[in-house]
Amino acid sequence: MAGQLNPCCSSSTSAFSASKFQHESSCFSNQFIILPNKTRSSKWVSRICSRNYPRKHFELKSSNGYPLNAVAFQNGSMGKPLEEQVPSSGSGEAEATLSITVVGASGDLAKKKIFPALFALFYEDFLPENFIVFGYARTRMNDVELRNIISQTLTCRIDKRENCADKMEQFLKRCYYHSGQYNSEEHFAELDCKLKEKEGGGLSNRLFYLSIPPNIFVDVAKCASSKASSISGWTRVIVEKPFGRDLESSSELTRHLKQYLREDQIFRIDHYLGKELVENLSVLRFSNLVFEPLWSRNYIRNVQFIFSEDFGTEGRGGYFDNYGIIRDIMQNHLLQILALFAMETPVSLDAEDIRNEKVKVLRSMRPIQLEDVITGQYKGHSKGAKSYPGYLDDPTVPKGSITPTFAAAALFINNARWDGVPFLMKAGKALHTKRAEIRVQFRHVPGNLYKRNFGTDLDKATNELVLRLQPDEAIYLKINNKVPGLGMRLDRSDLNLLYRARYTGEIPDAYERLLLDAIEGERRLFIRSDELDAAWALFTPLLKELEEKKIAPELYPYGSRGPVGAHYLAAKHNVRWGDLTGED
Ligand SMILES: NC(=O)C1=CN([C@@H]2O[C@H](COP(=O)(O)OP(=O)(O)OC[C@H]3O[C@@H](n4cnc5c(N)ncnc54)[C@H](OP(=O)(O)O)[C@@H]3O)[C@@H](O)[C@H]2O)C=CC1
Ligand SMILES: O=C1O[C@H](COP(=O)(O)O)[C@@H](O)[C@H](O)[C@H]1O
Repeated sequence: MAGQLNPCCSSSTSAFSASKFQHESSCFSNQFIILPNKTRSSKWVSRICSRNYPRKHFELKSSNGYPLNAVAFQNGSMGKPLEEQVPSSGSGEAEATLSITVVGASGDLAKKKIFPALFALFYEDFLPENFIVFGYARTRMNDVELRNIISQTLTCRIDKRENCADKMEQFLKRCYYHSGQYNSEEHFAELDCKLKEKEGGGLSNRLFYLSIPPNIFVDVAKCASSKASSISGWTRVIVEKPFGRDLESSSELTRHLKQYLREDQIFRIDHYLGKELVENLSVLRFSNLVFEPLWSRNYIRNVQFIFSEDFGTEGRGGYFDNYGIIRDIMQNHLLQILALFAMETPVSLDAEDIRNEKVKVLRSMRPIQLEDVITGQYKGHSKGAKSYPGYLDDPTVPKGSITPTFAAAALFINNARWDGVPFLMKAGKALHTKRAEIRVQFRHVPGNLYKRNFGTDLDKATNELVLRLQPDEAIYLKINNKVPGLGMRLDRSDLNLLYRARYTGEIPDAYERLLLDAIEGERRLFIRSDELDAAWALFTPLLKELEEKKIAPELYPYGSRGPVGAHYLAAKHNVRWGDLTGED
C-alpha cells in the first residue's frame, strides 16, 4: 500500500510520502546513541530510550510490545484481538505517520490544553517526523479557521522563544479540520479519506482524543472504530473524564466502549497523574532510603490530599452541578494520588504491575462512612467594593441546588501497612487560595529528649513532608532545628526543594506528558477499567446516601478557608490540616 493514493478522496496530493527507515537507534544503559537519522526527531527516539520504564533496549517499542514504528495488520477494524495482529519486522519498512484527531476540537479543553500540548511536544521535538493533527467537531469551519483559533492559545516555552514563530507556522501547517456529526459513520468515513490523503497512503498510527461531553463517547468510539481506524498501524482512543457518575453508569460506559475498542486501545485520562510531582511521588518513595522504610503506619500518623481553587464554577456550573466536587476531584484526581501513595511496591515499573498494585489498595479501602464526610457550598461574599457570587448565583446552576462545591473526608485502608491511619481528603472551589498538595504527618519521636523544648503541643513538633503539586512545585520536609546561639531553643524549619530554584527548565504541562505516553503506548498513567470500577465502588454508596438523604452542604463564603466542619472532622481523627496551621 505504501505510496498508493487514496481512491476515496477527490484530491490526490499527499502531504507526506512514506519514507524508508533511514536510521537505527540504540539505547545502552543510560546512554543512547542515535545513528544518522533524517526522518525522525532525535528526542522522539531518545525519550523512549532514556525513560526508566521497562522498554526493550535497542528498539522502539510500545508497551504492548510492538515496535512503535512497525505495522500491525488489523484487517481494517479496531476490534481485532491483539494476538491476531501480526507485527511486521525488520528494516526496509516505511516509517508510519502519526495522525492525531481531536474530536470536539471547537471546545474549551481542546483550545486550552490539547492543541497547546501538541504544539509543545512538536516544539520540543518529541513528535515523530511525520505527524498530522485533525480537528473534528460539528462547528463548520475550514483548516485556516481552525489554525486561526488554535494559534491564539499556542505558546512557546519561556526559555526558548527564538524559533517560536517559525515553529508555530510549521505546526499549524500540519493541522487540518473536518466538520461532522459525532454519530455519523458517513462523516467519519470522510474523515478517514482525508486522513489517508494526508498520510500519503503509507503506514499510519492513529490517536483519537475524545474531548467531548461523555454522552457522545460511545457514538464516536463506534464511528471512529468502524470507519476511521488505521488499517496498517495501531489505533488508540484517549477518553476524558467524567467516566460515568457512579459505579453503574461507569460500568455501562466501559461495556459500551468495549464493544468497539479493546481495553488496550482505551486511554482513560486523569490529568493529575500527568503532573510532575505526582510522577515524582514513586521516585521519592521508592528510591530514597530516608523515606521508603518509613512508608507505613509505624511512622506515618496521617496523610492529607488537599485541592483548592480560588475561583468558583464560573461558566461550568451546568456541568458541575450534575457531578459535584466529590465526583469532580475526589473520586478521580485525589483517589488516584492516594492509590499511588499507598500501594505496595510493584513488581516492576511496568504499567500493569503498577496498576495491579493500585487496584489492590483501592479494593482494600474501608467503605466511606457518612459521618466521616462533610460537604460545603460557597455563598456570595463582599470584600470592600468587590463582591463575589455564590454558587447559586451562577445562572447555569439550578435554583436551590445542594450540590457540594467543597468536601472533606476521612478514608482508611484495611491492610497491614495502613491499618488505622487516616487518609484525609479535602477539595473545594472558591476558597482563599489555589493549591494542590500531599501532606504526610509523621508520628512523634518516641522518648524525645527535647520534649520539654516543644511546650505542651507535641503534635506541632512532628515531621511533615509536603509535596506541593501546584502552584510553584516543591517538596519540603518540616524538621525541628536548633536556633543558632548559646541557648537551646528549637524551631521548625524546612528542608526545601523548590523546583524553580533547583531546576531551570519549565515544567511540562500534564497534558504533554499524557499525550506523549499515549502516543508511545505507555499506559502507566492511564486508568484501567478495574481501577475505575474500584474507585467508583468506593464512592458510589456515599454519593447515593448523600443524595438520598438530601444532605445540605454547610455554606462558606467565597474566598474563605471553607466550612468549619472540616476542622471538626479532622479533629475527630486527631488530625490538624497541615495547610491551615499558618506555618506556610
Ligand atoms: N474544560 C476543561 O477544563 C475540562 C474538561 N474535561 C472534560 O473534557 C471534555 C471536553 O471538555 P470541554 O472542551 O470543556 O467541553 P465542551 O463543552 O467545550 O465541548 C467540546 C465540544 O463538544 C461539542 N459539544 C458540546 N456539547 C455537546 C452536546 N451536548 N452534544 C454534542 N456535542 C457537544 C461542541 O462542539 P461542536 O458543537 O462544534 O460539535 C464543543 O465544542 C468533557 O468530557 C469534559 O468533562 C475534563 C477536565 C477539564
Ligand atoms: O478535572 C478538573 O480539574 C480542574 C483543575 O485542574 P488543574 O490542573 O487546573 O488543577 C478543575 O478546575 C475542574 O473542575 C475539574 O473538572
